[in-house]
Amino acid sequence: MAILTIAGALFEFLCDLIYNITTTSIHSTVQELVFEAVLKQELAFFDSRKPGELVSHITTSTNKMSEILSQELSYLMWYISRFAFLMFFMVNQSWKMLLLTWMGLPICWVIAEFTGNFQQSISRELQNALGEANQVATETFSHIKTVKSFANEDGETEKYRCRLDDIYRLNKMESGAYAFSMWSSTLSSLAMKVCVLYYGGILVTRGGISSGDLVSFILYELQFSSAVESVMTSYPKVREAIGASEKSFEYLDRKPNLPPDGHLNPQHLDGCIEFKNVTFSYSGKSDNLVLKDVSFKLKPGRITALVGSNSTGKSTCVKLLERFYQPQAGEILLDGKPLHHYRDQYLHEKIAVVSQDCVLFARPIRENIKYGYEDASDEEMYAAARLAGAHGFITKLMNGYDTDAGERGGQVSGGQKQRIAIARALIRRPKILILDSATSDLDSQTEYLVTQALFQQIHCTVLLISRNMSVVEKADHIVVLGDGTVKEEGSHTELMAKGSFYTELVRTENKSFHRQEEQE
Ligand SMILES: Nc1ncnc2c1ncn2[C@@H]1O[C@H](COP(=O)(O)OP(=O)(O)OP(=O)(O)O)[C@@H](O)[C@H]1O
Repeated sequence: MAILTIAGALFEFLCDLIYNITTTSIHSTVQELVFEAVLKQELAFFDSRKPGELVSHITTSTNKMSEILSQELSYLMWYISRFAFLMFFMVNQSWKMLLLTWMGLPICWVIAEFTGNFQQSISRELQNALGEANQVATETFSHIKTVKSFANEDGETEKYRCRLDDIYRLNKMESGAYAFSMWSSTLSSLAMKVCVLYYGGILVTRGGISSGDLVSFILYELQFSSAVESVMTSYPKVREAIGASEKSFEYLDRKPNLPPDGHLNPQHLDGCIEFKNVTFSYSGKSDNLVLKDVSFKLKPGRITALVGSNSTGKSTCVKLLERFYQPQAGEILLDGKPLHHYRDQYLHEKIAVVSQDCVLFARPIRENIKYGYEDASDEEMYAAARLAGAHGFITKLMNGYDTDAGERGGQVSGGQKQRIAIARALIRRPKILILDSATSDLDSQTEYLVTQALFQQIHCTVLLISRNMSVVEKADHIVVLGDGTVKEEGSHTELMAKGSFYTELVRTENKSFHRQEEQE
């Protein structure tokens, strides 16, 4: 007994250690795989899901799953192996009474399956509710300035409280289901014991078995019913873990709706881009087209401006160029070859985009400029910053390039943020530079200096989207978009001579606010 006790304790320690290490490692691996799987999805996937919900599904759901599995799965495995051993001893005592014991099992199974199903569906709903609550909190904190300036703290708290009420309601249902499963498992194991005692008593009176056999069987039966009770409690919990993990596995199994990565990785790239009869809609349906049969060309080393009024699809062209979405018809060619034939990594190395709502990370400015290009030297960083007109103000900051940009670049002004973002694009020495309203937050003097420096000193294909017509007129070629189609194209002088869409655009953009008011 002493040897068995020591050996048992030692094995239990080893088992617990190995089991816990294994479940912890499974937890981190699953979390990493889900994160990676989500990151690989196409942009349209993120359009229809909220960041707070995604974070909740990656963290809370996988935590819940491993928390339950690390306890309950081990119990389940432990009690199932106990079943097998007990069964062996019980059949030796009395196969008739074992049969009776077995007859009660389907009822226990039905109850466990019923509560398990219920727990699984509640758990699924609970994870969705947690995701929504998380989304409200994430959105509120990331837009805290807007919340405060509209004094809407109470509104956001109310919204969060509503989500918490949903969680509370679901938790109550889950607790009810758990209490029911506990009650039913205790009741069914009690009923099983009573039946066996009753039938065992009859067998002893008729001389079918000895009273000693009955006592031994009852002792096994007690252990057996406690194992049934534990399985009935653990099984619904395991189903709850399955419910919690459904979203994670949905993401893991989801194949990104992207064409397979291309193979082209040429040493030399001219940077000639051609939109050839491109038709596109975000919904994928033909009745909601953003671009209709759009064709234009960006000549290598030249500046092409894309202009048009609001919502004419300028930024959509940029998103298609970045391969965030796929056109429904037509194709985009880079140096004469379809864009999707190029390796994705290669494309993003060669094409740099600076957009109006550029985002900086809460890291030092140095790391922001070298983002995705960490091997760049400080000299390269200074050169890029000078070209973007950022070096001057960065060196005047208290910690220079080591100054933290703040959450979403909140510790620098809008114009400074844009110049840092331009430097981040230039440090990669792109072959194609896309400036999508990238200088909109700069004052006219700085905008003039930055664009002048950019146009004179960088020798790559530039796609310029700007509302400032005095910047646009410096472009070599101008494409005018209207209602998702190309209305006209040419140089500034040619288009002005035509006196059509472009002239009208220049006139409206240049018309001052006051003059407009006067005319009205
Ligand atoms: N992710 C998206 N999902 C669905 N529709 C979108 C999405 N992004 C843009 N759109 C729609 O596509 C149309 C064109 O938008 P886009 O941003 O390309 O216009 P734009 O010419 O760049 O406008 P602006 O000059 O105002 O920036 C708009 O009607 C817009 O509502």
